[in-house]
Amino acid sequence: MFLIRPSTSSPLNSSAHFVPPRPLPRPVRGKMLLLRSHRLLSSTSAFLSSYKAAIKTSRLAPLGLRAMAAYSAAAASPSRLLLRQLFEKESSTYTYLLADLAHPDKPAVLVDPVDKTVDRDTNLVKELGLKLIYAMNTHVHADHVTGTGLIKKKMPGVKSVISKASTAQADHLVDHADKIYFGGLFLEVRATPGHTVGCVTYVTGDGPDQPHPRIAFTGDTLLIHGCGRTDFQFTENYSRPSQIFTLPKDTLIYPAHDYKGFTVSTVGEELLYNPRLTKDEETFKSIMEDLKLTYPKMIDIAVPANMACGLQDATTKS
Ligand SMILES: N[C@@H](CCC(=O)N[C@@H](CSS)C(=O)NCC(=O)O)C(=O)O
Repeated sequence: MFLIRPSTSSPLNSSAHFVPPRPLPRPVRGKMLLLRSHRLLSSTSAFLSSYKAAIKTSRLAPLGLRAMAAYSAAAASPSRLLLRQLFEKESSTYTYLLADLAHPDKPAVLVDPVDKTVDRDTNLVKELGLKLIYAMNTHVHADHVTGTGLIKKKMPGVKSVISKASTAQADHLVDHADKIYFGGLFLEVRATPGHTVGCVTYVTGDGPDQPHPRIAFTGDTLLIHGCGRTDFQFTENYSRPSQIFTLPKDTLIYPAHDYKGFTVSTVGEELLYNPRLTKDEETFKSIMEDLKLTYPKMIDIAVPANMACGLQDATTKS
């Protein structure tokens, strides 16, 4: 089990660290199991319940207005987790910015940043007064160059993160069940191979201080009502991804791409309506073989760059 505690000289010291994980349930062999438009903020259920109760008891608010007020209040509530879903339109990639607003440093992480939108993302980090500590990837992307290299140059102290199984380079190589802390919040690493062997899903923690419902950043493993292509590094046991499908049904699903206009789903929704991942392995394979997708335009540039995952200079020197 991989663990990192930043050294005392590390700028990350007070805000982030990896801790020894408790093992997550491994999926049964043969069943490899495995977030909202702008400004979704997770609220505590206590806040929501009390707010909804207040709205319900207001005799002045007509029904529609009551619903809208509850929605806006949730979105504007001073919750602990800050979450932004950001879109890069050329590759239809979602990047996620998360931060712990309850921590004095407001430590933040970026999941799946894209090189082309690094200025937008780092400006947002500064505008919101956050301290970016990790630039993380769910896998080695084939359709765009990760933003981790540029981010590390613009914001020294930021560390890149990717799974060990990806065989890519990064400052931190993580394993299944590792926990990645930013302030008092953390992301759990769940191995979800399928689209690539090193694909992982980052899931918000389980516990009273962690966001509820839980949130899964599924990369390309689970796209909303779809999944990542399997013609790069096909791995067995991709369908019915237990590391995602055994999460509570209200767990929010935020993927790395969307090509159809979706922004967020839930585990429950995907269990019912995902047209690929709900199938048995044989049916899944034949669906995937019939897709006949064209190769990503950027693949020859993106994969070598992403294998260095923000350590391009180190790679060139060695
Ligand atoms: N046309 C795009 C690539 C589109 C594509 O292949 N997307 C991948 C994820 S990025 S490698 C995928 O898995 N798609 C699944 C699907 O069902 O579309 C380009 O040229 O970059």
